[in-house]
Amino acid sequence: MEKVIIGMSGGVDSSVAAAVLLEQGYEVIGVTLRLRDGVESDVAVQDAERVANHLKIPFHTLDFCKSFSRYVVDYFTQEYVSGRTPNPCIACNRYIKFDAMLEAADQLGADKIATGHYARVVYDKNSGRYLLKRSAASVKDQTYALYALGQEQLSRVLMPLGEFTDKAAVRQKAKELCLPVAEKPESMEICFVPDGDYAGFIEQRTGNVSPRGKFVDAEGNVLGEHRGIVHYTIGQRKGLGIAFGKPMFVIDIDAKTNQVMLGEKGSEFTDVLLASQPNFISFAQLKDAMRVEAKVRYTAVPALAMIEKEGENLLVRFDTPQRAVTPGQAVVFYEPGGDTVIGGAVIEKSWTEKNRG
Ligand SMILES: Nc1ncnc2c1ncn2[C@@H]1O[C@H](COP(=O)(O)OP(=O)(O)OP(=O)(O)O)[C@@H](O)[C@H]1O
Repeated sequence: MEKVIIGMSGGVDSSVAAAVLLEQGYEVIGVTLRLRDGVESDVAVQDAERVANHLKIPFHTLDFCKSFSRYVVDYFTQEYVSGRTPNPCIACNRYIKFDAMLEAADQLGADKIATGHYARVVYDKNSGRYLLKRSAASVKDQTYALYALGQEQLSRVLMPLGEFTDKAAVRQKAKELCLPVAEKPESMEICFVPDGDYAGFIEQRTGNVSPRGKFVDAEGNVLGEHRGIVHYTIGQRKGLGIAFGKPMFVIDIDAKTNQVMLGEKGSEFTDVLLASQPNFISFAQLKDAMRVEAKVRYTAVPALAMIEKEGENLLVRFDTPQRAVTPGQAVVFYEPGGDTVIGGAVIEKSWTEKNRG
């Protein structure tokens, strides 16, 4: 019997994933990574253990608080302080979750690890590569947050929920199996900022209040005073704290000058971006320019674009302008009209290319 370590968060998805693996005949071991101190974390561990007991599988907890604090929470904080908008789930997947789970698998003598992510991993004989594909449940698809995984990680991971066509079916399965977390609500926010108050969290973490500064327009004219750059993100319209008499959007955040640039409707769209730290999944290196569908945020509709190398970085040229392209977020590439993730990178800056046509 093949041994699998399932990462259990105490939520519905990973609990059902564990049950599906048992049904598929695997020997399943539950592992919860303790990522933070505090009551919420304790409850998550307890919930995961209750599910493991219900499924009669062995259960272990591993302490990764230090790594999580350093590679996810510090990164998140530093990015905001630098005027960028980070994606901590991608950092967690890249630096913590999968590597920690693989380490646990090695210690417990298991070949494979599994998660409750909505995505599919498929081995492609022709290319000899492990491909990441969109989940059958398109609204729940989590491939955006998984683009940074490497071949070693993908070769050892199972994602049993990838074939479920919607969340309702997963919940239904949880009820049928009488899983103790079947009615648990979805977790929507970033797990370590439960009330969604990013600015408050960052100020508490750094011990510094983000200093007030100037709202400016593209010409540098002062439009008013902002509350500190950590309160803003690119594309933001609401909560600017000043009435301008017309919709105004955040179009740039400059940590060096402590200025937040605002622009009128339309100026939040750009059509070219530069991205760093590319990771490709369906091939090792990008050689020639390539046609892709690209997503600039988790909830964006994929849009047609060309990608090409620019030194160590990538240039992404969209056919149509994209709203609120945000430094620090990921741009993820998909095969046009298909399900396969080509790869992704971190957005550094974006602009509108003049005279295109
Ligand atoms: N603390 C943890 N320890 C081990 N594995 C985890 C932990 N947190 C998340 N995972 C794994 O990563 C997957 C995706 O995590 P995510 O935070 O997106 O959970 P989710 O979609 O809310 O799923 P769930 O309903 O299982 O909480 C989970 O399904 C689980 O397999």
